[in-house]
Amino acid sequence: MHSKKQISHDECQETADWLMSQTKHRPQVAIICGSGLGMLADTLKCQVSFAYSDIPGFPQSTVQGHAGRLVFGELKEKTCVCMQGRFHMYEGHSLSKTTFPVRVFKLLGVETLIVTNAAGSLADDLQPGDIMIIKDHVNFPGLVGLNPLSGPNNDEFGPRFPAMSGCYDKGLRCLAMEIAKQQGIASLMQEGVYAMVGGPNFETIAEAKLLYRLGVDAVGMSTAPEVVVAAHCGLRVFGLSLITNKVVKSYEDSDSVSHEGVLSASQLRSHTVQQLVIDLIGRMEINNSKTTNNAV
Ligand SMILES: O=P(O)(O)O[C@H]1O[C@H](CO)[C@@H](O)[C@H]1O
Ligand code: HPA
Repeated sequence: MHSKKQISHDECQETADWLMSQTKHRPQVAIICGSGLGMLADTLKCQVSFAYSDIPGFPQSTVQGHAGRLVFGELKEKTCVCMQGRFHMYEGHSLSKTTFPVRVFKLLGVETLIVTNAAGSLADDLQPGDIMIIKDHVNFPGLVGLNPLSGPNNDEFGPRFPAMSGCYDKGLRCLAMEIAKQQGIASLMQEGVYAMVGGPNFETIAEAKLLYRLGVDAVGMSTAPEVVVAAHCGLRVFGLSLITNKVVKSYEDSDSVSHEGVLSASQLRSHTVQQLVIDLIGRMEINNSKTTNNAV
């Protein structure tokens, strides 16, 4: 399953070429929608969309709340491509397959990747309904070698040993916070550290306590591999976690998390996330290289 075989540059190019032959849209911004957040794609104007099953080389979405459509369109005078549904390692895809769309986006000319996810909170001050701007991540699968960049390096995309400090663009993080203040939602928002675990089971209480002690603010089962691949090929990245639940970290707590609960919580705040992302896209500058002071 976690084959070290990388999908080649040519295979990524074939998919990018196929998409460019099917639509005139040439996206500058790509958005990956987290669980229950797919309606972001519905806001695109002049839409052209493709079922993943029709796109050569694309895997299929198997998770409820991930529709499995790639939507191109215009938003605030920027051309965007939106994944209505992402791929997760626990679905059985290789990490190379999981992150394949990110490299296709690079070949389509995308400069900025926006990743969103649903996540459980560990931080005491992050409540369900809050939005966490991802400042940094802990890639637990990556730390033990389950990394989409494992295997021969694809030099056409990036270096063998890419730096990951500053992989979440500081300029975009500041801009998002400024927009949140203007929209009157700053009280819902803070920056924090996202940790990716392999899933598909939610955390045990002992695992939750461990993550809490490590200083992780929110946990989910996605995003980090996409961001690693995006940073490797030089994309500017912005990430948001919508907090859908508190992670149970006490044996006295009888609460229990479920995917259905995650989906209904994310739907409650989907409009707020949507407005934030729309204004961020509207205000971000394209064609600029990454902001200079990018340290976390
Ligand atoms: O990260 P996204 O795709 O938002 O999904 C999150 O929601 C699912 C669990 O309910 C897991 O897949 C977790 O990663
Ligand atoms: O509590 C969680 N744990 C892991 N992944 C998640 N995705 C949403 N909530 C959670």
